[in-house]
Amino acid sequence: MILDVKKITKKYNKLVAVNDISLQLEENEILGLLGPNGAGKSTFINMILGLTKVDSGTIEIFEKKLNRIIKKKIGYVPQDIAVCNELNAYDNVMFFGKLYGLRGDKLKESVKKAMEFTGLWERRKESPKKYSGGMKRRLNIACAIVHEPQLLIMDEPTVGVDPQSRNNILETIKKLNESGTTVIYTSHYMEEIEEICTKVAIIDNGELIIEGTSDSIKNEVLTEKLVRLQLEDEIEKSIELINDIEGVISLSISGDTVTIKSKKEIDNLAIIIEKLVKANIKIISINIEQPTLEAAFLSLTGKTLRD
Ligand SMILES: Nc1ncnc2c1ncn2[C@@H]1O[C@H](COP(=O)(O)OP(=O)(O)OP(=O)(O)O)[C@@H](O)[C@H]1O
Repeated sequence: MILDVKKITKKYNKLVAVNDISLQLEENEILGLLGPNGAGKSTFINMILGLTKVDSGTIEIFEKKLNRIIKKKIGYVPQDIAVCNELNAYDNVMFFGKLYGLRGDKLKESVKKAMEFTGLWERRKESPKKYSGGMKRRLNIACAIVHEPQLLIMDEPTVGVDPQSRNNILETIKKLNESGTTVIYTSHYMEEIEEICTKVAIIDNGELIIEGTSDSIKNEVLTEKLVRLQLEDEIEKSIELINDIEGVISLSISGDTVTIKSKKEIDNLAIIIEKLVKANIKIISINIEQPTLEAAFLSLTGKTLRD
């Protein structure tokens, strides 16, 4: 077990930023903490890191309370970029390596590895002042991984970055995970979380609403499925035909397209198509909407992530 959080709570005066959250994390997972602005994600990870005091509850990392030895096994990428503009990029990573006790050849090798990992080695001699926002974020990550932490905690590492840097950051996380690093990662970008996380925890208003794999959350929460049929004509007639088919919950029309909402567990698409074909109604296209974490979040909280 890498992380064992039991019933932690944090209040700022009357505001409950984190409310009674328990969460476990096994080795080699990528945990995505997903929630809208102000949900309590940063407060949660700051408590794990010992940066914010816990009001109640307990946290164990590597089966121990946080101490100096444990801290050396953790890497932290803060939400706000924390690099020094007076040093070039290479010296920034060097500085962090030294802070973690690396010296000599080991330090040089580790700095090179971290900068290659984040795609910055070729531009190591430049000042971070000359870097794009995305490159600064990657430098922030290089500083956090130079000591090869077993647990890497990242607070919204892809906020405001260009697509190229975002892909690089996601690839870096995947590669680190493949080489044995456990990762905790906060975001409100649903697609990223779906793409890279082995485990997802949805937080809203300081509470852990649901946790599991992306698929298990979608399966558990979403009880409906949507199919869109684009028809050549006879839309009204198609509604009459489909309305009574088993599993159909509701139908709506937009232009030449009928949207059919059905119960997830009932397989009725073949029957719908058969009925339309028999009635000589031509189907131009069929679109089956894939369930998303965004839809699961909406169903759980009644709001979108960007609300
Ligand atoms: N130091 C503080 N003092 C008072 N209130 C705080 C403090 N830090 C956070 N909060 C409040 O606690 C709540 C949770 O904030 P937190 O930063 O943990 O959310 P978040 O999910 O990380 O949001 P974001 O995605 O915007 O970073 C918010 O209402 C925030 O205003």
